[in-house]
Amino acid sequence: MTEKIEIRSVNKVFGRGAHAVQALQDANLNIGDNEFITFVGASGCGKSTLLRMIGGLETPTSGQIVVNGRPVDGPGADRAMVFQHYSLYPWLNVMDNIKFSRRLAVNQQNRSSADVEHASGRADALLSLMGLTAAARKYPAQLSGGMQQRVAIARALMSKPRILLMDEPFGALDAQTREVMHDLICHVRRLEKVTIVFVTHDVEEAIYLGDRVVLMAPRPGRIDTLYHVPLPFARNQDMKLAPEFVRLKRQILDRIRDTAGVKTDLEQLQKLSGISA
Ligand SMILES: Nc1ncnc2c1ncn2[C@@H]1O[C@H](COP(=O)(O)OP(=O)(O)OP(=O)(O)O)[C@@H](O)[C@H]1O
Repeated sequence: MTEKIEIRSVNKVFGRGAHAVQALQDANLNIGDNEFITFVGASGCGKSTLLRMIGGLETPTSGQIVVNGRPVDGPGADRAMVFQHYSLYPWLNVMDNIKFSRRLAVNQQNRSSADVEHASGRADALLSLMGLTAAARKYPAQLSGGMQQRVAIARALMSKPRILLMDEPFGALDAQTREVMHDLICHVRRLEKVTIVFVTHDVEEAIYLGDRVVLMAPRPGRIDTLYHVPLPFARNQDMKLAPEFVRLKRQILDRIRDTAGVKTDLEQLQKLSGISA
């Protein structure tokens, strides 16, 4: 496996003294080129912090993140981020939203607008890839959540990043739309040959999408267990019913419960009402 991202003894502490929070403790992980890796874990275990550090939006307190052999010292065009909230520009139509980052780069670098025109071919290809061709002239307010997230993904892919960092990108979508998005993102990964680092709360989503699932644990935030997903490269929805899928899901859910260090809501309720869990 060629290493794309190397996370080396990374620690992250927010705040100081009595208010210090160890968001991440001694994280070590290698992510391969074109790998789809998913992160799950209880709330507050440092998933977003680690993703933001790979993206260069946060700096490790100690340790190092290396991408393609170069230490990360800030955001870069080789890494694009997609968040749960689409943050599209409401005054721009779909096509212009997708081309916006390229337009900005042209302005900043003082180059000619021919660059923007050159980008149109890429924008058209991405519209088609994301099933957005018919919606090219629509505005974000006219689109469903799923469609808006497709636009956000197309916009992230515009600069041909080699790494896509996704922080609960489908967290706000309904179950059916999520399934469609899962198959779409697998297709994007195959066509664009992009490495994907994906944070989610949803264990089923993590297994369905991932080549490997990284389970993180809280207080302090840390990498707990790595699971290889025993499914073929090309996924389909029926695989969610396969015994190996169900077994892995159970295993991961149990481990999340153990590492979270709190009883489940049901257990709490049973305790409160005097029934033993
Ligand atoms: N900017 C910040 N300032 C202070 N503390 C922070 C900051 N960002 C994150 N934290 C803390 O760091 C810890 C890890 O947060 P992080 O958001 O990375 O966890 P997470 O696993 O993504 O959580 P969730 O699943 O709830 O989104 C938490 O205790 C959080 O409160």
